Amino acid sequence: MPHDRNQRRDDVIIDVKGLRNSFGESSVVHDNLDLQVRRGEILGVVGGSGTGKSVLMRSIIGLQTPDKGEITVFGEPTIGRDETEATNIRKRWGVLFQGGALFSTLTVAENVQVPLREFYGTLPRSLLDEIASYKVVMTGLPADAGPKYPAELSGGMKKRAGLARALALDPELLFLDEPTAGLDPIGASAFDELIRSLSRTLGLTVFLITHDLDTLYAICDRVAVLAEKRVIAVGTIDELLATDHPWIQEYFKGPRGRAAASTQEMHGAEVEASRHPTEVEANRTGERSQGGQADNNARGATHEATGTG
Ligand SMILES: Nc1ncnc2c1ncn2[C@@H]1O[C@H](COP(=O)(O)OP(=O)(O)OP(=O)(O)O)[C@@H](O)[C@H]1O
Repeated sequence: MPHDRNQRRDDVIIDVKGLRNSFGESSVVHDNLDLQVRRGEILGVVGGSGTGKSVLMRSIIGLQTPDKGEITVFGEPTIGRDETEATNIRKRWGVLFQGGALFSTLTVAENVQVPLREFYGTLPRSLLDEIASYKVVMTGLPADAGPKYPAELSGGMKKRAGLARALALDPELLFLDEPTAGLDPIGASAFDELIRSLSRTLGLTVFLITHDLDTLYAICDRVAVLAEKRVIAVGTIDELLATDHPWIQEYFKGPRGRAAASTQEMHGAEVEASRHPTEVEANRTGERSQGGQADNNARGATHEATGTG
């Protein structure tokens, strides 16, 4: 069921204050890290390899106990809660881990049913099957994907199956760790669109870790940048570009960043043109189909350059 879209968009859904995480004395990953995620936004989280994006996500969802700091989700503290309280909070979010993390011995439908069984115990078989079928179709998988095993699916289908499982409990909040890694450019674009459309229709808040600049440009409302053990900046891409931090400048203004920006510009022009059909008719000279090709090429170039697939 869609969540209440009338609630204030500036409500803070995730609030991280003064977070410190370390693995041994010499390996401090986060120090005094602050971050707020607002209701209904898609927040992209970027940073160099090893800057602690996944550890941050694990801290928020309670899989990593920080040395210091406070984390609240939906206004509830998540650290140090008893099992029942923690479970009640966990029910309200879904997680797509890096690589999908499907159980290889379970079918897609059974994978989707895992959180339902975990959080609601025994449910009638017919209800479990009905919910699984609904989630499978919702994520754009063919209806006959339910009885298939992960090994029988393409990379893109595995991601969708992982997303179907993350959506099993009708979450308000979705955590996605590098969802487009390993997908070809067209598959990655389609997955971006799926996330955006689910987020809009279901009123989801999305915490999205990515190395994919196209994803940032295409679907993120704001982007948080991890560096120097903390979030050094958070804002729209334009706001980030206005900062003078060297890593941010290099990231967004380097060749990959420029390719992603021009892809997005092309998309913007196409969307604009589609709003003015008469002009489109007048200009129908094949430019758009060339634009579409360039679009895919840009994403391909970006992926090639980043090595993120
Ligand atoms: N369980 C662990 N034990 C020891 N060190 C860990 C553990 N988990 C993470 N680390 C270390 O914490 C640092 C941050 O890891 P993390 O996976 O969060 O980085 P990341 O920003 O997500 O990187 P990438 O973009 O490469 O996925 C790394 O140096 C990693 O080796």
